[in-house]
Amino acid sequence: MKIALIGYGKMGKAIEAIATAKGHTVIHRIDLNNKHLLDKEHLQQADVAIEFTTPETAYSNILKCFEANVPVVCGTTGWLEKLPDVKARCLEKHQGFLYASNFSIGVNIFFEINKRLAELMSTQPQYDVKMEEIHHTQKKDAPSGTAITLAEHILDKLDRKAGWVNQESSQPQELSIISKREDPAPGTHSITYTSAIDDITITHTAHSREGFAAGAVIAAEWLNGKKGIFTMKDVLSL
Ligand SMILES: NC(=O)C1=CN([C@@H]2O[C@H](COP(=O)(O)OP(=O)(O)OC[C@H]3O[C@@H](n4cnc5c(N)ncnc54)[C@H](OP(=O)(O)O)[C@@H]3O)[C@@H](O)[C@H]2O)C=CC1
Ligand SMILES: O=C(O)C1=N[C@H](C(=O)O)C[C@H](O)C1
Repeated sequence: MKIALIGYGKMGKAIEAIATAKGHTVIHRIDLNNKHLLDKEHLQQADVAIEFTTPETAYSNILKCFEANVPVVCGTTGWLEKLPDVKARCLEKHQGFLYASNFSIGVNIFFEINKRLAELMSTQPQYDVKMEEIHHTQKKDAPSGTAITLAEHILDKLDRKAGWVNQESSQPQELSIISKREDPAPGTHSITYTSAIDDITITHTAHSREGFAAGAVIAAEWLNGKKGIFTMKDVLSL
């Protein structure tokens, strides 16, 4: 498979190592120094594009892939207000698009555990819930995309929470997400339910970026040749 890497930073490089070891060919490594490669002529040489850049640039990069008729796997976080527009354009232009706030298999299993725990807690109002996420100091967005996904899943199930806030909160209807930035932290997410009697905490800790990168390559292999809008749930049949 011929891959265009849009974003050649920490994730782009981790993805290249795994894709190459699996026998794929990275034909473009695009960063701020060679943005001219984001044109139709160059992008259409790839079977699939993998986009890990910045919250400010992901949207326009994805649209460029649609113009070039190249399916795109996107892992960039912090731009989700534009997701409905991207989905509409994907369908309108009959393109392939796969987004995940987290590509690691472990986190995608953790998503399912979080949903089930929230479902069980929906009938146990004596428990309050809060979330903590810890990432490296270079991370641009807060809360993490993964934390937002986890929060959305909790809000879906727990009527007593009306929305999330990215700070400590004493309002019972607010789901508090605490973001911590310290190095090297590749990504830790914890959800804690607390009652007067006991606590239940579930935690996912990434030991490196390998899981995110390996998942992104699996997603690209799966998306190659497909049209439509997908997530890691489709890839992993969860
Ligand atoms: N979904 C998931 O599983 C994961 C998602 N992420 C997300 O992925 C994103 C990238 O993370 P990470 O690799 O750590 O970040 P880095 O800062 O290490 O890399 C970002 C890269 O994007 C490049 N870039 C910036 N603007 C453009 C542009 N307009 N066109 C092309 N390339 C551009 C930068 O270029 P230059 O070097 O020249 O500045 C750099 O190479 C973040 O949003 C992060 O939250 C991270 C890990 C896992
Ligand atoms: O920026 C990162 O590093 C990460 N970003 C993703 C997120 O925002 O959830 C995924 C992972 O936690 C690492």
